[in-house]
Parts: sequence; C-alpha cells; structure tokens
Amino acid sequence: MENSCEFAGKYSNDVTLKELRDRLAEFAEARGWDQYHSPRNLLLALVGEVGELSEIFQWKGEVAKGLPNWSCDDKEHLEEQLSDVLIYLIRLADVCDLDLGQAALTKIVKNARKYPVPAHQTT
Ligand SMILES: Nc1ccn([C@H]2C[C@H](O)[C@@H](COP(=O)(O)OP(=O)(O)OP(=O)(O)O)O2)c(=O)n1
Repeated sequence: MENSCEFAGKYSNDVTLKELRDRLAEFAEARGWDQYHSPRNLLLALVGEVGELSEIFQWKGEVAKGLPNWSCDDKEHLEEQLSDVLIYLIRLADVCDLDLGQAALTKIVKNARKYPVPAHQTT
C-alpha cells in the first residue's frame, strides 16, 4: 500500500547497525550519559519503552498489516516508540561489548537448524 505520510520514507536509507551504534555512543558521550548507561539501566529503559510501544496497540483489537486506517500522527508515534526500543537495544549490546548484528545472523542460522523448511509434499 502506498504511504502518503510525509515522514515515512520506507527503506529510503540503508542505515547500518554500526552507524546507529556509533551515533548513539557519541550522543551519550557528549552529554556525559555514559555513567548512566550501565547494562542494567539500559535494560530497564528498554523494557519501559517496550511498555510504551505496547500502549499504542492496547485495546485496539487486531491491527491490519500496513496500518491502513492509522493517521500519519499515529504512524509517526509508532515509529518513534519502535526507535526508542531499537536505540536502547543497540546501546545495551554495545555497552556489553557484543556484536549484535553478527549475533543476530548467527541466531538466524541456529533458528534454521531448529526449524528446517518442510520438505515439499509430493502427492
Ligand atoms: N538517559 C537517557 C535518556 C534518554 N535517552 C534517549 C534514548 C531514547 O531514544 C530517548 C528516551 O527519551 P525519554 O526518556 O524522554 O522518553 P520518550 O522519548 O519516550 O519521551 P516520553 O516518555 O515523554 O514519551 O532518549 C538515552 O539514550 N539516555
């Protein structure tokens, strides 16, 4: 479905995890926030943002893919809350010295082993 909201340039920019991780590290450093960005604090912040994200869907019933009936303001709010979750997740992995991108790729390989593609039925 075509997206007519001004802000939403779906996939217009291939942002890398590294770019986000570096930008977030700079952002925290410039504000003297490294002292607060401990793994536990970031985890709690992440969970808080997941709660805010959940509130957007709360009491709405099932929501159609593509959010066809949502206003641009509602979609923008959702983008912001998803971003907060992503930001804290990336920051948490970074302060734990973990390579989140590689870890996710490795996990996908493990998932594929655990859940193999079903063989085609030949009847
Ligand atoms: N110590 C902090 C505080 C904020 N942020 C960043 C990460 C999030 O992207 C955003 C969170 O900011 P707020 O706590 O102001 O939360 P919201 O943006 O959700 O605002 P509100 O709760 O008013 O909706 O700012 C951060 O990295 N470290």
